[in-house]
Amino acid sequence: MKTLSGKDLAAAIRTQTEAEAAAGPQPRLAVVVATADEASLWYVRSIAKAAAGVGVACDVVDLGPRATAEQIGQTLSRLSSDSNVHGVMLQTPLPAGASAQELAASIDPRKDVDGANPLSLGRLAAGLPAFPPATAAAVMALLDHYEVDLTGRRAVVVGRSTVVGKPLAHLLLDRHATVTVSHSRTRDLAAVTSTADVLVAAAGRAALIGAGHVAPGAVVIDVGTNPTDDGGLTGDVDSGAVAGVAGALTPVPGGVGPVTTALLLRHTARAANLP
Ligand SMILES: NC(=O)C1=CN([C@@H]2O[C@H](COP(=O)(O)OP(=O)(O)OC[C@H]3O[C@@H](n4cnc5c(N)ncnc54)[C@H](OP(=O)(O)O)[C@@H]3O)[C@@H](O)[C@H]2O)C=CC1
Ligand SMILES: Nc1nc(=O)c2c([nH]1)NC[C@@H]1CN(c3ccc(C(=O)N[C@@H](CCC(=O)O)C(=O)O)cc3)C=[N+]21
Repeated sequence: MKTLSGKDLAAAIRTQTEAEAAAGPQPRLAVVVATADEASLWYVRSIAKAAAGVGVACDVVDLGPRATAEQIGQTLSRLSSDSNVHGVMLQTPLPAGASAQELAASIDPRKDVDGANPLSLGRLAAGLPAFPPATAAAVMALLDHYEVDLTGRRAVVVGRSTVVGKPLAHLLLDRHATVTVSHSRTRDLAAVTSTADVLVAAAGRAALIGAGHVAPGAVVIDVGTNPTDDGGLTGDVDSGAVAGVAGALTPVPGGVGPVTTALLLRHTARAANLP
């Protein structure tokens, strides 16, 4: 089985982004945070660090876990009308009572570098230019980097969230895959996932995908990032079991994650260079 690392691809994207960022006014990304969730805060720190490395300015606007939907909405509107800010991202999870879907409508679509505004998802579905969520874009970038053929192939996505499953289904359809989206109510998940030439696991459940879920030779992309008891990170795929069946698998860590962060910054540099 081939291991599809995302590290070299992420480094190549960062190098390109550094050049794009240097070509015009310095791109500036604002990340709005209203959570105490450790995994989420880790991601924010890694964005800030990667941004510094490629010449993208990054402002973390931390409203704290007690922020109200109104405060978050006002912050997103203010950043959207600030001409010094080119990219705006709202980190999830959010405090109870605040809906990421509703609040993201306050992000200017031209600055919506994590494809969260419903308009961005709609444009993506309609085949119009828009920033896809960085994670969905990272899955496609990995498939392209490793020259995985999609035309006419069966792709199965496990998970239907707005951040991963739904936008990814559209991106795969655009590339002429035959796409099935499965979720927690899917009956006999293993029977569905076993039809996949390309299987994408984005459920957020450790070891959900075992050997019985994978067709021999399938390409498996593991989006899951589940914290382990020892402070590490594990995917949605039981990699030990699947290694004997799959043709290729992305590791966690070191797979989709680093590419996601790199693409978020690329989107920011492109947003800064929009006419
Ligand atoms: N590496 C990266 O860059 C990123 C990683 N992630 C990770 O990806 C995972 C998914 O994230 P996200 O989409 O935001 O999560 P959500 O919790 O929003 O969505 C999870 C989806 O998986 C489905 N699901 C849950 N349990 C099962 C099951 N037992 N069988 C089949 N489907 C199931 C849910 O179904 P239903 O709709 O029926 O509830 C839902 O559609 C998480 O581990 C997250 O941390 C997320 C973003 C970026
Ligand atoms: N609006 C929104 N968009 C997101 O994309 C989003 C979000 N909210 N909330 C939280 C999740 C989580 N997420 C990760 C991204 C990269 C890594 C990553 O790079 N992880 C490293 C390893 C980290 C380690 O070892 O601890 C890796 O996979 O190699 C992890 C997790 C994005 N998310």
